[in-house]
Amino acid sequence: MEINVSSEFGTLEGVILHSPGAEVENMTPENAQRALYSDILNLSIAKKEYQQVIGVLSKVAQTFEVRDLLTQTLSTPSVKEELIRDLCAAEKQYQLVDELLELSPEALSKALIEGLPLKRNNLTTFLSEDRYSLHPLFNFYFTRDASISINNKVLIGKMANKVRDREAIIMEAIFNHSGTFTTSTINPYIAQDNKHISIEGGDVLIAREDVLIIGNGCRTTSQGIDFILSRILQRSDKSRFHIIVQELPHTPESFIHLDMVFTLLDFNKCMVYEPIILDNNKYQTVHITVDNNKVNIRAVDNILTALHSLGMDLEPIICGGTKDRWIQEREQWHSGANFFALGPGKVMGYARNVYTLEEMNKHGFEIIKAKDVITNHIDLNAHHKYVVAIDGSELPRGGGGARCMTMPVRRKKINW
Ligand SMILES: NC(=O)NCCC[C@H](N)C(=O)O
Repeated sequence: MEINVSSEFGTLEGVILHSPGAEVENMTPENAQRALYSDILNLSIAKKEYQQVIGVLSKVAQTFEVRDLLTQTLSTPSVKEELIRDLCAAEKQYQLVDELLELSPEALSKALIEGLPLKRNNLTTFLSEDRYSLHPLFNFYFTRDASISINNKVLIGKMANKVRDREAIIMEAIFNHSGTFTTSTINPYIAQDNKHISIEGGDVLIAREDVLIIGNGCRTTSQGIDFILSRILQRSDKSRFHIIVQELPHTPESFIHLDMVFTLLDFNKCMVYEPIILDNNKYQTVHITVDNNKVNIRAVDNILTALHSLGMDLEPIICGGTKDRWIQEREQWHSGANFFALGPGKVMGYARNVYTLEEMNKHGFEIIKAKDVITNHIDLNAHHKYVVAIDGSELPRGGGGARCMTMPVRRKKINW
């Protein structure tokens, strides 16, 4: 499949997913925070809920599972060896190389995702409180963050927390070596001074072929955005390009990424968490224009005014509804603003955020239950503007919603 994502809501053709496995339960209340969770999860419920995501998406697009892609990638011995060496170097676990080399592609893929139990074969490991020499990838079901499709390229995430670094290394290997995708990858590690660079996919929205909207907060640094800017300046094509930057609060953790407070739903509709995106506050919005290799940077009122100046007029739909600030806060906390588009005006989100869904309904979105789609009671092709509502009691405890759990690799081009 040729990678091509030039908007947030062009009709979806391909998407990378990861069904949560044992990794999400391999933590305790004490170390959940280190895993970047605000709570511990129940796997059997999380799995059922995620089945709804897969069930709906596989009706409309080609779905790829990270586990399968990784196993496929590892089936080439030279790639397997290189990946093992890279991962062991990144995690300073050089002593594991031989043990990992002996595993089959399937077993290695499982160990890299679910974790490799620590062998207590010397005093240090015997006394260690850790259970794993390679920790489980607790957050991999948020496939959005570790790699980012931008037009026909894939930008590899540079994760803000070490606990997610392996995800980015795996995704780079998948794009370069699984044989499934045609693309070229860009890894921010190539930047000379990359110490302060971090970029995560939840912060990067592709509004149009020539417009990115990027969150600048605890996961994506200004240096990360400057790296993207430097790459845009290196293009041989000198056409105009825009980056709209939205500063984000660093706490609480529900504001980790831009897609937790702002998502695009349709040509003329977006979902906003009002206090951050529309209200007067200290979080700046900055419009960067690159024109014929010249950079112009200016502060603007908000994302919507910046998009308006580029010919994109968007009506905001308010997360949590317009009436009660507490309800807005509660629904934003549970990823109420985090929608994933299957096509223009066709989105997916959590059923639990009832006030947000009611607000969308007032704006013409039909509310469709994921179960009805999966059991063929509802044919999505017969509907034009809708939210598919998925169950989410466990999944949001990991810290994200439908957009966070999906990594689109191909969407149909929009005729603007
Ligand atoms: N795009 C997103 O907002 N992803 C959610 C990631 C949640 C995960 N627990 C994290 O803290 O990285």
